[in-house]
Amino acid sequence: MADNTKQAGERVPTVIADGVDIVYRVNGTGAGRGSATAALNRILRRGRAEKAAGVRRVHAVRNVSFVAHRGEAIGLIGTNGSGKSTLLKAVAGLLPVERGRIYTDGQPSLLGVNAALMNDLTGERNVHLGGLAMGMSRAQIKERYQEIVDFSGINDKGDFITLPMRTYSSGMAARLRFSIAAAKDHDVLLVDEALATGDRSFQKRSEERIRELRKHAGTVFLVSHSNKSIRDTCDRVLWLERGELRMDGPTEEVLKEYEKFTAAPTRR
Ligand SMILES: Nc1ncnc2c1ncn2[C@@H]1O[C@H](COP(=O)(O)OP(=O)(O)OP(=O)(O)O)[C@@H](O)[C@H]1O
Repeated sequence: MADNTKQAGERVPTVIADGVDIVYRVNGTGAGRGSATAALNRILRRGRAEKAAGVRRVHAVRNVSFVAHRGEAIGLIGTNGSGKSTLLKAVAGLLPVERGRIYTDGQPSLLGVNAALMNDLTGERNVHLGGLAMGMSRAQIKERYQEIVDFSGINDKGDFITLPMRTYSSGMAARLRFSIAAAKDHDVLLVDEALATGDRSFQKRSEERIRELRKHAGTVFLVSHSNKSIRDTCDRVLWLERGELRMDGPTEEVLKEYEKFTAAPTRR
């Protein structure tokens, strides 16, 4: 009998989100906020009466389901506060889900503008530490070091790589973060607005690198407010609005609807 589950060219799932809800809890919104009694109350009443204890719930993602496959580059779009970064963090395993499940193949890496590099250490040290944190060996880092520095362009205007990160402009720091993260072939790479921070020529290089990463069989998620970046990089788009998945489909189809939505004067 034919085995229908293993056809040639079968698409391999890398991330599965199944009915995902994500809720933030914000402390200190009730009466007596910040006081020791309020804090004690929160501990004692935990779970039973969050509201009475001054805990506000922010329901950031609601019942979102999708399946991402190997080789796909998926854009996440939506107006401010629609839940894009929250969803990305949950896929990276940095936020718990309230309901539903997220399954991933391999360890997803979140590459955000806020990725933790040490401000007091030099760019050079950060390249080494960042590489180690991603699971690269010392030998691998040594081998890739020059490539990372060249890609970042940090040394184009002088020997900045041997200066502490705090002396870098925000664009330079973002470029170094992206370069470190992009040095490794990731199973699932999550990019949050990183492309928007560099200048145009760096954005071009990053887009190229994302395309390369895709070729190496990974899956890339890109959160961006630049429809152009999404068009240039992604073949599929998830559109979130108020935490709900409004559309999931080919880039052009989804962007067409999204552009109509954002152009309308009374969209909320
Ligand atoms: N740490 C937090 N605590 C409480 N609420 C939060 C927290 N982070 C985000 N939120 C809320 O969750 C919702 C979704 O935020 P999120 O940052 O995921 O949106 P976004 O689509 O990435 O927005 P933007 O395009 O502005 O970056 C918003 O209502 C926001 O206020």
